[in-house]
Amino acid sequence: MENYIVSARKYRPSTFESVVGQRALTTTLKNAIATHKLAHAYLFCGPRGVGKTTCARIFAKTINCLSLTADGEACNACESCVAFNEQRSYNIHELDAASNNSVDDIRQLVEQVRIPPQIGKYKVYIIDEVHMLSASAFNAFLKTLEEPPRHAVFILATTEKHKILPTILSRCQIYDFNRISVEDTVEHLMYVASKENITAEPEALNVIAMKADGGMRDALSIFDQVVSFTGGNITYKSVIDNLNVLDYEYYFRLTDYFLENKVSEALLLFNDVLNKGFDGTHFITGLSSHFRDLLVGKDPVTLPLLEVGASIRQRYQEQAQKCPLPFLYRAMKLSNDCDLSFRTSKNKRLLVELTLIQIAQLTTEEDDVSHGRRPKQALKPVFTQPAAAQQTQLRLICRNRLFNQPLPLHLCPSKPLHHPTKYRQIRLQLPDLRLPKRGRYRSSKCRISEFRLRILSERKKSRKIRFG
Ligand SMILES: Nc1ncnc2c1ncn2[C@@H]1O[C@H](COP(=O)(O)OP(=O)(O)OP(=O)(O)O)[C@@H](O)[C@H]1O
Ligand SMILES: [Zn+2]
Repeated sequence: MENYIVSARKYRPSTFESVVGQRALTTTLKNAIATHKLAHAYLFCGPRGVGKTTCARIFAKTINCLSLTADGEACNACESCVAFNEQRSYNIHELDAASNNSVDDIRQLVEQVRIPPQIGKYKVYIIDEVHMLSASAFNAFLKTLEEPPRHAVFILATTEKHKILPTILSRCQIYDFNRISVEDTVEHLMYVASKENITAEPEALNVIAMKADGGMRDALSIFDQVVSFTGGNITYKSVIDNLNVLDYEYYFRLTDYFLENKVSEALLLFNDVLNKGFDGTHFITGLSSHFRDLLVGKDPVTLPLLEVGASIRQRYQEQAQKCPLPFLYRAMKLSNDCDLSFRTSKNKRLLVELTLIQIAQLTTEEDDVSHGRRPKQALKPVFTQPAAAQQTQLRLICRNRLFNQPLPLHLCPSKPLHHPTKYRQIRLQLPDLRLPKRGRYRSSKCRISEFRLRILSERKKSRKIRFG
């Protein structure tokens, strides 16, 4: 049987040209080689799996190539290039600093550095994860880094630039590698798929690219995983199932519910998501991103920030047209707040449900705001459900006060509470909530904010709650 090689290794780029998404950087490196302006030390920084080691290897090969091509690439045909490609060149040394981080390891390397190459011009030392070197190893290395022999080039690579000592930084030319965009990743996956005779829906590759979050190695590993799951035909559905990703469809539907003020449907949808085995934080993080994507999809200027495939982009644009801007801002804020307080919340499900209720109510508030009025008759319930459901919701909201969430706008009138009708309304809607006597408020002209200070916990009736 033919040996199986993972795609990340099989499709490692072998020329600067074929490196995806790092064009500015590879051009600079190529120019430096063509004009013979080589530095002694380079620092490649950036996220995992975006091509640092790959570029270091291409660089090593190119500076040793015996006949560069017209556009400054290694020829991949000369003796030196072939040796590199077959991984038997003596001019490249890779040290993984994560596992060889002692002074002795570095001393060994420093010893080696003095010996000139037997064939070719340069010896290249690639030190991966250089931030893992111990402090004494760093010091042992410093002298060599400052005045290396003419034939030596160091390429240090790291994912954590901030951990590199300033003394090292100042001796290196620094190259910052980008996360690779979803679009570029999808294109590369397309290329790999076509080479492997695999058919793949663009939307499916899009989900893989999003999941990889800018790392090409991750994207290729996920791709391999999906291929072994599906055989040779990658569909959107199969990727969603295999990667346990929440379908976009949920968020589009949910947003439609919000726009139509359908609270119950939104809560049922959330229940459905939980039943499918997704957790609340997953769901709410996705919801914040959905609102963010709607926001950037609304304006042609920000549209390039929407990293999705063409058909889903179209759906974002359509839905964005239906969403008023203030709604999107506030929905983003509410869902993000929920995301932030999720970890510490005692009742996570309730927290998400409340957020959904609040977002669904935003559209009604928007109507008031858009008419340039402050929400009038703020205590008038905005719910469209029967009375019992309204009460439960109001109670949910008041209970939420215990977790320091702001009351929704329609429950915070700016008029004094002594207004008899409003007082009666609160009484009616929340009969078992302990309210202060009305008279006291009438005389002191107490405002609703003071009243809120006195809402008592339903469970611990004697405990006073303080807000802000
Ligand atoms: N820019 C890219 N273009 C094409 N393929 C890439 C790119 N970046 C990474 N890859 C793929 O991912 C694999 C790993 O990349 P590489 O080892 O260069 O990443 P790295 O940035 O050095 O990551 P790490 O910091 O984890 O060592 C490569 O073999 C290649 O298949
Ligand atoms: Zn060559």
